[in-house]
Amino acid sequence: MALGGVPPVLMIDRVSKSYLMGEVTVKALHDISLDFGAGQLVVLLGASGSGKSTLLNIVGGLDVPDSGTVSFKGLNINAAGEAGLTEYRRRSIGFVFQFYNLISSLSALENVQLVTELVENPMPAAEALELVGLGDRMNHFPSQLSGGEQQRVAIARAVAKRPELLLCDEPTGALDYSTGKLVLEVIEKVNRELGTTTLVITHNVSISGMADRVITLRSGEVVEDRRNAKKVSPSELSW
Ligand SMILES: Nc1ncnc2c1ncn2[C@@H]1O[C@H](COP(=O)(O)OP(=O)(O)OP(=O)(O)O)[C@@H](O)[C@H]1O
Repeated sequence: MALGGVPPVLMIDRVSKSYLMGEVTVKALHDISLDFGAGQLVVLLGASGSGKSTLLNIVGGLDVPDSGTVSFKGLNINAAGEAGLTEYRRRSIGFVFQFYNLISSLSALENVQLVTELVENPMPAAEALELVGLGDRMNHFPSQLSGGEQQRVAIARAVAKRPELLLCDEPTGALDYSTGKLVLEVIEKVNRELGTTTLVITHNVSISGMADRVITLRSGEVVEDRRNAKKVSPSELSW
């Protein structure tokens, strides 16, 4: 579905997830099945509480489904055990969150190096920072960088591992309009230049214009899954 002839790299098969809140059970995801093609840039849309973060966290191995499976390149990540899951998160996944989670006492370069020390064959930290347009800010500390620049450091940190999947949860949620667009341009560039399969969560419908494919969730279910006939550069998006 909606792969456009690209072989699937990530397969979500009948995934459900509920949370027990006191006596109330909240169904966060209900019977979700989706395949993702290698290199796709996918925007995951939905109102608050529709299940977007739950789905991204399960795909990224931060949470586990109650039922169903997530397979990455043929590996069932839920059957991989704790060590296997850690390895999957470490090697294959780059996360970008709404808040940047940088270490304030380390420079931009050192924040990225922390991660490159954990994996084999990383991209040099300086190269990752060049990629996100921060070649001239490497030695700045987070407090000396704008919100958008800090988010670009977070993206550099995520991509320096050369992850096969880049998972972005509301990456522009804390940023103003023009800074948010700059960050989206960086995400689009990473997808285009490195071919990293990318999932971007947003509740902003306008952002979906930059995607190959747009999936809409409502109350834990997929209500729309469509390909964009024409992708728009983030610089041309407006909201
Ligand atoms: N750890 C948790 N414990 C209890 N309930 C949770 C937990 N995580 C998510 N939920 C509930 O599951 C539902 C889906 O939440 P989720 O965070 O996936 O939605 P979302 O679409 O990402 O929302 P938002 O855009 O506000 O981040 C919500 O009703 C939420 O309250």
